[in-house]
Amino acid sequence: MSERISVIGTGYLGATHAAGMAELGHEVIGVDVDAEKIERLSRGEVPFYEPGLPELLRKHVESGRLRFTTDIREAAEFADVHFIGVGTPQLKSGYGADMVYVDAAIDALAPLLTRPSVILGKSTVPVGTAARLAARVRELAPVGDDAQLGWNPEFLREGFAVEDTLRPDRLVLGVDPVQPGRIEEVARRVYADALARETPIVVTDLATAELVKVSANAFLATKISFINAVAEVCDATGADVKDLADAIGYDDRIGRKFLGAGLGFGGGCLPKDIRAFMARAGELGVDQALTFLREVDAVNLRRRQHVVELAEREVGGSLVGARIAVLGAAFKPDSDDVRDSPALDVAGQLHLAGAHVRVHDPEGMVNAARVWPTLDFAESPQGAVQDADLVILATEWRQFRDLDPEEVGRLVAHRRIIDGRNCLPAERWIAAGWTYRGLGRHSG
Ligand SMILES: NC(=O)c1ccc[n+]([C@@H]2O[C@H](COP(=O)([O-])OP(=O)(O)OC[C@H]3O[C@@H](n4cnc5c(N)ncnc54)[C@H](O)[C@@H]3O)[C@@H](O)[C@H]2O)c1
Ligand SMILES: O=c1ccn([C@@H]2O[C@H](COP(=O)(O)OP(=O)(O)O[C@H]3O[C@H](CO)[C@@H](O)[C@H](O)[C@H]3O)[C@@H](O)[C@H]2O)c(=O)[nH]1
Repeated sequence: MSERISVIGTGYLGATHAAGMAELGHEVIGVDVDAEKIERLSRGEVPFYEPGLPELLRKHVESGRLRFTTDIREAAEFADVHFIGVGTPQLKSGYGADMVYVDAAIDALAPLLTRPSVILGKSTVPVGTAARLAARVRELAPVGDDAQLGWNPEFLREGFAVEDTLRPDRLVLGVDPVQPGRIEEVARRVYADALARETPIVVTDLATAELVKVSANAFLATKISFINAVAEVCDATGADVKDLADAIGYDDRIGRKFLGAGLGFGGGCLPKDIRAFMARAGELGVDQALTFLREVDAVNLRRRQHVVELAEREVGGSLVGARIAVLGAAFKPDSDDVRDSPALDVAGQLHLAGAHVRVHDPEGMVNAARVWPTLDFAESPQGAVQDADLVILATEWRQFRDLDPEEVGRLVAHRRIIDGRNCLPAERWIAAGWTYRGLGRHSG
């Protein structure tokens, strides 16, 4: 059955969710305060890089099943189900999440709700937010208790966002057990397609739903920092972290995923979510419960520093004047997102230390140049490595993994490479005369 849906906030999450909901057969309106973004989306253009999304969005904009507006009144008039997907970035003044966008979205929408409506929060928020917002909605909405709010956290990964939206591996729905209202019934209709495929759904209270999201990200971050901490020990002993990760990963209880040692995690989610989780635990008086996340964060940031120091050693002790090619600016492949990107951070630190840094990223250069306008950007990997004293692979795009060490070798001044993602076939590079440095790996 087709529902009338609005998605408020049309960034990485919201634009994908809006197109995904249209693909599932619903009538969708996307709302954002960014007029330029809305103009592009209305033309069927995706304002960021996400594989598969342009085709999906265009198809549904053209069919008329998906449209976009800056006017939230249109959304309130049109839709009965409203998803909230606005940003919750780290506060400038601390570790907590900045809730101004979520609060503004609710304060704009709720007073316009004149008929029974369900609001489903998708943004990642500190535990306790949903209960506060549910009360606020009841207070502001002309329909009062018939405007109901639940929390439906999102688990999509950038680069796989379409697939994760259309075929999630689980659904989580938080409802107020005292006033459950129609939320579950409406959510089950919206997600009928996934539920028909027996996708697991966990229906729980609001606080648990909020905590599921940050716990999942904290667990993933911890897994990455665990293997990176072990990589530090590998470096000190000559052991190989990749073989080690394979070996422990064969144990089903551990699993090989997210044991990729390297430059560590970045992006618009994992770093800020673990910090916001710690900040919230502090507010709740249980800060000790999550002090280990401080270490997770510290191990992660050390990776970037380690690569800068390794680069310094590789070029003979001083970065001043060294020509360094950084392959990668996005925080991960198949994304143009440079938020808290380890690759861009390393490039920026090398630049500040006096190196001549040239960066190439297949999709992330426009965003990267906004953050670091003084960096030098090349239009191709070949352009970036020309005459380089050192090459650093910082984001494991396929284009970089497939580079031919012989061909690249003819362009550089010195055949030295740091594989910041442990993703290159080391033997081939070593056989082609390169000094190869992995992170926590046997080095050539
Ligand atoms: N990016 C992801 O992969 C992902 C995955 C799961 C969860 N999340 C969570 O989803 C939320 C959004 O993340 P994102 O990466 O899409 O952020 P984003 O910055 O790409 O998008 C947020 C959008 O909200 C808009 N906005 C801000 N205030 C608004 C308002 N009052 N009304 C309407 N629109 C408004 C902004 O203009 C922007 O377009 C965050 O809480 C994030 O933690 C993100
Ligand atoms: O073994 C690994 C796996 C990942 N990473 C890094 O970790 C970061 C995050 O990667 P990933 O989790 O794939 O990307 P996101 O798109 O940020 O997705 C995470 O954050 C989203 C927003 O909350 C959640 O919805 C997703 O479930 C969660 O995986 C990236 O910098 C990766 O390079 C590693 O260093 N080693």
